[in-house]
Amino acid sequence: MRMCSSAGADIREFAGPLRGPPLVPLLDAIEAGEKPVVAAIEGVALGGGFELALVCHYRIVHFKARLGLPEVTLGILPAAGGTQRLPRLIGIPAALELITTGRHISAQEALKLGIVDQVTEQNACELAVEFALRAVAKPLSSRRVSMLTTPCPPDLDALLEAVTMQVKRKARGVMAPLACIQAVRAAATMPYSKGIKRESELMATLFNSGQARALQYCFFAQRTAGKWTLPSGAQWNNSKPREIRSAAIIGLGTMGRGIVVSLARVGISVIAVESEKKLLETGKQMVIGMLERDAKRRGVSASLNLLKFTLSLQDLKDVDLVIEAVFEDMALKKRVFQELSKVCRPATLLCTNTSGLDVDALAGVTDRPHLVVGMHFFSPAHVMKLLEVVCGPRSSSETIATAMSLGKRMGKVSVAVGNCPGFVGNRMLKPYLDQATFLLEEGATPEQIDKALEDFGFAMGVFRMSDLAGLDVGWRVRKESGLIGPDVDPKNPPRRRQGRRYCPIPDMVCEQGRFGQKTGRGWYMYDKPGGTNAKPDPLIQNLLEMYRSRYGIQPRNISDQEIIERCLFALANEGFRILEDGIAARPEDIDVIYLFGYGFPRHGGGPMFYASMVGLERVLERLEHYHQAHPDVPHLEPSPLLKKLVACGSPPVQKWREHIKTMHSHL
Ligand SMILES: CC/C=C\CC(=O)SCCNC(=O)CCNC(=O)[C@H](O)C(C)(C)COP(=O)(O)OP(=O)(O)OC[C@H]1O[C@@H](n2cnc3c(N)ncnc32)[C@H](O)[C@@H]1OP(=O)(O)O
Repeated sequence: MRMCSSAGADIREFAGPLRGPPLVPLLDAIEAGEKPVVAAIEGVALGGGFELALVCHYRIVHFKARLGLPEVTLGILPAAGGTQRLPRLIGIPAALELITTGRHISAQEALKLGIVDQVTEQNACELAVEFALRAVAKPLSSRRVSMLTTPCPPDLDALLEAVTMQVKRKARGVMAPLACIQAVRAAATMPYSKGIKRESELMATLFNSGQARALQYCFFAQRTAGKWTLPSGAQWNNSKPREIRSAAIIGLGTMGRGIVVSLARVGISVIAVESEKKLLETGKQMVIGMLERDAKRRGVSASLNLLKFTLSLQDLKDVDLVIEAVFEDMALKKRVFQELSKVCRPATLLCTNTSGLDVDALAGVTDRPHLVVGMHFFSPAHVMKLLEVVCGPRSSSETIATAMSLGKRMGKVSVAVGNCPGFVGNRMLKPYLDQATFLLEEGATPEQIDKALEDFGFAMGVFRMSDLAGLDVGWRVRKESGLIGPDVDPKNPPRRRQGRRYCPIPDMVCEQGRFGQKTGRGWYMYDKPGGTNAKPDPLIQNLLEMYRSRYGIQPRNISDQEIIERCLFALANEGFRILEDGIAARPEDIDVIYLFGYGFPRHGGGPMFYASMVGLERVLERLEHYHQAHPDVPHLEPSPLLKKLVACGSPPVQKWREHIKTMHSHL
């Protein structure tokens, strides 16, 4: 049997009833046949493709092939016998690991695990034919995997319990890995005929679940995000990116260091610039350490020869692209861009890593506004997968194509977004953070809010995330935007700014020098500065009590449901406004940003998909309810697009674009 490449079932078909003959009897019949069947695998054998290979009597694999059972990542399980045959072939621990993670493995690893019989650098099909001819005379009974006894460790229950705990810790609230464990248990404790029935029952609990819908949506959303398009007609498949061989990074703070590592490890020469000798030396040592650790982990040699460190911008005159990663200060950034205009050759692309400042204002101080684009990395930049590519009104299609393609080369999930304060991710964060602090005023605690969000599936609750990111950054932004400090009108009521509700608690926390993990104190307390073990702090509890009594606020019991609704519906509501404003082209782009940059749980699909799953009508009704209760919070006022979609019968996410297309695009 020649399997050039099989990515398994067509995932799009899972949205409707499955068609075609049932797979399991077909696969059982192949395995039971009297003629030897040899699978020749090239490319990939994933999901159903791998399950087909497992019923063959022998498996020959090209050395570049990859195999795996990724169903769990789609919210389902391998239900064509995969959970019953793989444990029989390679034992419970290895099968559990592969099935519960959905990890793809190389041909070499498959050989080591005993999944395949031979790995070849030649034509796998020709070798398989030779193999079949030699196998004709041999008995097949030991080659029928479903007939094998599952090699079972003596402490099976303890092992399954440990894996269950691990899965629950890693993927809180996710159903599919737990169902996979139960199916593998059946392979260990039941004959194949019963195990396959158990596999099918477990699949039935997952197949139509909201989690499966969300995870399958994420698979396609991630691929859709790369397909950017501009109102001019320029798009991902008709705009040629430039080849980038050399780059420069300005600023060796946390972001700059991560960007240097991301570039060097994909073979791009990097010149790193700092303004002072001491900062340069510290940055250099840290980058070298990060690259060496990264290379060790990947089993390759560190590409230190690609690096150059300098104090002089003059050294950048020949690079293909520059990424500025200096302090988040517009005046400073403008000076850097003016200087770059002078020293870099006219064709050099100038990028900024700003997390929310006006990219077009920076373009305006250069001699080449069409070659300026935002490349907003997320911290730590060598780890986080998200890259927002911020298209200014004057960025050329070639510039955007180059930034998107460079992101892909660095292994990032790149999303093209328009230029507005905070772009997509940080603009949406504001109403989300605001709701969390308003809930504090009204009676909740940081740990209660975080627990509700973490139970929902967020990697980290909003307060733990803020402590990790550093509270001083937002404090500085609030000072600069006149929300605190001498510019505030003294006639302003204390909990109002710029005509709307304002919560000063985050400022009070910062005034105490509590900047989060780095200072050992923030919304939580930590063992030491830089510690990561967050513990509730009675001082924060006192601060909240004093604050409420000062302003005469009677604390009330706040339910987890209210926390989730107010935080997440406010988040999605801003997403609708971003779509109206043409800052993101599609809801999928927003969801991908939240999945890869902000720890939104994949099994929730992202804020926009989640809103559609809850039901747009319900989201609208809850936002109206909360806005009525808090009329001084404009973010809770339902957006016109949300209302329009509800009026149109709440179409699925994939169809929202049809209702936005007449609106103006900033991409
Ligand atoms: C009874 C049920 C029986 C079996 C269950 C299953 O088999 S479930 C399916 C299990 N298979 C997978 O999860 C594989 C998913 N695909 C991948 O991991 C990657 O696409 C792959 C195959 C490794 C290739 O990666 P590459 O980076 O080369 O390409 P890309 O991901 O961009 O994909 C190219 C286009 O193909 C579409 N696609 C890939 N796999 C599937 C699939 N199984 N079903 C439907 N579509 C698939 C992908 O969306 C891309 O399409 P595009 O229109 O270009 O966006």
